[in-house]
Amino acid sequence: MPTPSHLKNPLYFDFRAARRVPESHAWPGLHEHPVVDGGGAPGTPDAVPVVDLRESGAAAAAGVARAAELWGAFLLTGHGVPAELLARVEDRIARMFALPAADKMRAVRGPGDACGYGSPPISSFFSKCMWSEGYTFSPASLRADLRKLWPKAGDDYASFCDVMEEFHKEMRVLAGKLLELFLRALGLTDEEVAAVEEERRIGETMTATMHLNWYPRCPDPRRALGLIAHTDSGFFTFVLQSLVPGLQLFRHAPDRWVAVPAVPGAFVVNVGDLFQILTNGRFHSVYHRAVVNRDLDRISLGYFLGPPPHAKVAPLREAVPPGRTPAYRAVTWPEYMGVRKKAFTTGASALKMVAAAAAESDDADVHQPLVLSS
Ligand SMILES: C=C1C[C@]23C[C@@]1(O)CC[C@H]2[C@@]12CCC[C@@](C)(C(=O)O1)[C@H]2[C@@H]3C(=O)O
Ligand SMILES: O=C(O)CCC(=O)C(=O)O
Ligand SMILES: [Fe+2]
Repeated sequence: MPTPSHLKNPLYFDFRAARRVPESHAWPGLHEHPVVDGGGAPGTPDAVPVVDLRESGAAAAAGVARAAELWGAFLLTGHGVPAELLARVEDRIARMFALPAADKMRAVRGPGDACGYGSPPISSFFSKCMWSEGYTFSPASLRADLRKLWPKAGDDYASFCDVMEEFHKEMRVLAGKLLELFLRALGLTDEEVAAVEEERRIGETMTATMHLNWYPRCPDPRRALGLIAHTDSGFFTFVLQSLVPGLQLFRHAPDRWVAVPAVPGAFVVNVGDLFQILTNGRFHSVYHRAVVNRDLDRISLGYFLGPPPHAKVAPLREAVPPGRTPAYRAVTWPEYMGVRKKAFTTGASALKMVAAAAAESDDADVHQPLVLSS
């Protein structure tokens, strides 16, 4: 019998059939640091901070400031995105990942493509494979992309697109609100927040990318890794994790992984590298990873916000202390990804690579947080 074409694809690995974790998927050094529970009582040292958007603006801004300075992440509750929409989103994602391998392989991300099926871009820097599959798409223009997964369109295609568009509409509004709250958390008044937006149009021009993750249950979860430790590169990310926990945040002194509790209906918000740059290092990006589970599949969704590709991101004038020079030079998102690629191959820190050069950049470049030139 001829081998089905998708089985010849080197990207294809049949997680369901695996009875053990092969060497190709076994990661060394996974247990170098202890894992602690992040679901303790609020205020205890390892409890992941929670920001409730139903709180007063000032209280929420203070919570965001604390969390973004100390953790680079927090759980977001009271955000107003309906729980029933989140349930439909998760249901549609699960159905998508349950498509036959041949269908998923048809939508594989090509080299250099931003969107498509398969391991996320970061996987190309590692020789080991992750215990997951992913799908990346732009929610603002998903219908054409999604035809690769559902060439004949049909009900599942239509429902997936409808639900993701509805979700994107809600999330884009929430992202705008959260950006304002982050700026308030930096100490800007409402008027200053409005003036920054008037001048720089950060909220208006922010773009969204969605990346869906499927972490199949794994016969030997201590040897495998769902998603390699990384920082998100953009401004900030909303992560929706199913009720199966797996996301861990790295914290120093003492070095440890903090397991994020699965709070129904909550998003995890991660600060990304470009937001660390925008806030002149006041808010820092968070190093995080996803682990897998022996008995249960896990699904997560990342809704990534960042600048449009041609916009230069440099520290906000308001975030640089008087008399000091900005800590980072201006970069576009694609330029930063190039720096990060170099950093991965040399073992350096991408943020450090754009930091030291700040003093050498010309002033106009450094002080314009977003220069939109088309
Ligand atoms: C907008 C994006 C952020 C991301 C690269 C991408 O173009 C789409 C996928 C995102 C993701 C998800 C998994 C981890 C990550 C590091 C990766 O390889 O792909 C992030 C990227 C990122 O934040 O840089
Ligand atoms: O699966 C998760 O919880 C984390 C996902 C993530 O970090 C990402 O997609 O960038
Ligand atoms: Fe991430």
